[in-house]
Amino acid sequence: MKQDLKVKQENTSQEAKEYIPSQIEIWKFYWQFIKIDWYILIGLNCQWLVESILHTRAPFLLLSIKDQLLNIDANNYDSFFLLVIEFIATHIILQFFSFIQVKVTNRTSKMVQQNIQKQIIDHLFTLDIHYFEENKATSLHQIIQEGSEQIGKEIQYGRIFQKINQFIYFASRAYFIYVQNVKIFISVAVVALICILLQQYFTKEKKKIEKINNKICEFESFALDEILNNMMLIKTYSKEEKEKKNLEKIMQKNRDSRQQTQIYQQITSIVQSCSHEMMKIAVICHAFYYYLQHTTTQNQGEFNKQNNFQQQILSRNLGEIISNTYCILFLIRDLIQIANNSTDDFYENRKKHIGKVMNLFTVKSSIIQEKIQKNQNDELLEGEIIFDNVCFSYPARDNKLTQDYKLIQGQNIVDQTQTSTFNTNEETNVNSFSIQGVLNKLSFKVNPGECVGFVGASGGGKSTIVKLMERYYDISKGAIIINGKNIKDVSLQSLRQNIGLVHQEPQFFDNDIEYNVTYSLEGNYTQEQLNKVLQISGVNEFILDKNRFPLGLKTLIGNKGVKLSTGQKQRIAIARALIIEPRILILDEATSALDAESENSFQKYIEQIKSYQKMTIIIIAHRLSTVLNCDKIFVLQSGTIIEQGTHQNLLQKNSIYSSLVKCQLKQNIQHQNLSLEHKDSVETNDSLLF
Ligand SMILES: Nc1ncnc2c1ncn2[C@@H]1O[C@H](COP(=O)(O)OP(=O)(O)OP(=O)(O)O)[C@@H](O)[C@H]1O
Repeated sequence: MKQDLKVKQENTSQEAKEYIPSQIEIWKFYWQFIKIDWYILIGLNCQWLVESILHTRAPFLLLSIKDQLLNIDANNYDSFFLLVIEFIATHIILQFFSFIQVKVTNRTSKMVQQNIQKQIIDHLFTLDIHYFEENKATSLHQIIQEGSEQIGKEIQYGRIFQKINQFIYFASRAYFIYVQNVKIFISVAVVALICILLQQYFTKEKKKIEKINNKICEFESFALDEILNNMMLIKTYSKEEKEKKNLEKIMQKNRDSRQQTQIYQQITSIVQSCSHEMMKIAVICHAFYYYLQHTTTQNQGEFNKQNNFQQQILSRNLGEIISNTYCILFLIRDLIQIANNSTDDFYENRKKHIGKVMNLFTVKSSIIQEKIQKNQNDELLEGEIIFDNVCFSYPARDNKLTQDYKLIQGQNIVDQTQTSTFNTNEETNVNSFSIQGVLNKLSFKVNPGECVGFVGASGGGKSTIVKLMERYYDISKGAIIINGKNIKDVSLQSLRQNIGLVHQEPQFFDNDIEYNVTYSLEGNYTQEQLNKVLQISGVNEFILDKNRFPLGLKTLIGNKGVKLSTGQKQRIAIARALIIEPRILILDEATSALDAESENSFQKYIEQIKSYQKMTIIIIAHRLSTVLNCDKIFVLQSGTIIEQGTHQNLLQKNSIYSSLVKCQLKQNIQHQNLSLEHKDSVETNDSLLF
């Protein structure tokens, strides 16, 4: 295991470093992105500043009081009382400040955290859909939770000012000891320096192990995420044991690495506590030395004024010197950190979390909307669609975690970086590469009110067309024109509000059917409107079944609509798309389960949808029977249209489409156990396609 860890350690050192922003970068980021309540911040820092000045003065004040007390007479009563009053006032103010600090920081800490969380979430909503496709929900969740908490704390405790105040405090204590006795100061400082260097060494070692530990923790949450999301798949293939073993392997590594970290942690804490004690011993040794010297000189009859003075000081202030010695330790630690330009462990961890949030804020939507005027937002589209020489490639991300995870599982991995051309995308801070031309000079036209179908082999780019129409991505060349306008000149809201999109695997909220159908209208709909779409989409057919849906529309559908069949889900998704009265309706494999349920009724169904209102309908389907009656059918291959026309026209051409039809027919025949004689009747008997 040790060897394993060593290998991993080497791997880690080769990896790109985790982003740890500098303090200046953090402050720049706050200034640009985070709305901070500067009044609270300035108020708190002023308070800290006053507090540290008072703390600095306090030991000297006490010393003056002691001195006065030893030499008190009628002449200095007034100044003695003034000093006492100042001393009491200082401590009352300090107590009051600490009370206020606890109250204010606790209250505002939560407020700041919530405010930052809101800003992170607001930013997430501005990002493109593919960002969410590429990032795991759990890691985003972690950024929101931990990131906001750490930024909240960082802002709340005003790190820089707090550090300055701390520095003043430690320096004042060190100066206090220096004034009392230079030799004690030097010996304590030497002990502190040795201890700090030892501590630094062990902390460095601990950090190395912690780095590996963090990586393994990441794998652990990655693995858990994968397992929880694919539980059905794992159970289907009875791979519970395999996954358990994988997880156990990662957990074991995690445990080992944690143990190592703990050992280093223990050593550093031992060194730390020893250093306190050693410094105290140094002070006591000095005191003893002066005491001995004083007695010797007295015995010799030579009164040494200097030593007597030091002995007096020591006897009066020994307690305070001892209690303040550890300040020298912190002072030296801070000085070393400043010299090394490093931070303490705890703060580095905080910076990592802040760095993740900063990275998130550098990710910007690639959908540029600058040109759009406000008055164009309400413009309605008519439903004419033109794709003019459209070229497009997907930007893909670096899957470093997946590759490392495969390594830890002991699988062979192909280095994707070698098969693709990498370039550093400064804007998103990730390495990205482009998959070669998904759509290549794609051109087609759909007239308003037409119903068109897209067919073709898997991976031909059918769904990509839909994503581009919705502007989930922007095209690299050419233009997409809807109703005479380039979609880049139409607001996203207006564009998406006029397109009803039904995916093959629609998403649902864990709520009731009515909420999911009327989601986009936020309660602004009439019962009549709702009933109409429920009837057209066929939702009525199943919700009226009181045995299975006793609460009708108010029936809860469960997590991701788990309580519904695929066909039922598709019907609800169609109702949801229709209720916004779109100018364009896109059914992306959205009726596959529906077809199967009600075989020949599909065309009737489309007519029903058309009767709802005039709209352009785009049907993407593998099942050719679905597009049979379309006004136009486009056959797509490798991102270009290779054939277009009506079903009959295309069959007559006797090319790709007709071979697709024949192929599907053959499958259907095999599936239905029909005799091969039926094969020749393709052109006359279209019903076989169903
Ligand atoms: N998010 C993505 N990132 C990278 N590549 C993608 C992404 N989505 C699709 N692709 C690639 O783009 C190509 C076209 O995919 P698309 O989903 O448009 O095909 P399709 O014709 O709809 O396929 P199917 O009929 O199987 O649904 C495929 O080669 C696919 O690998």
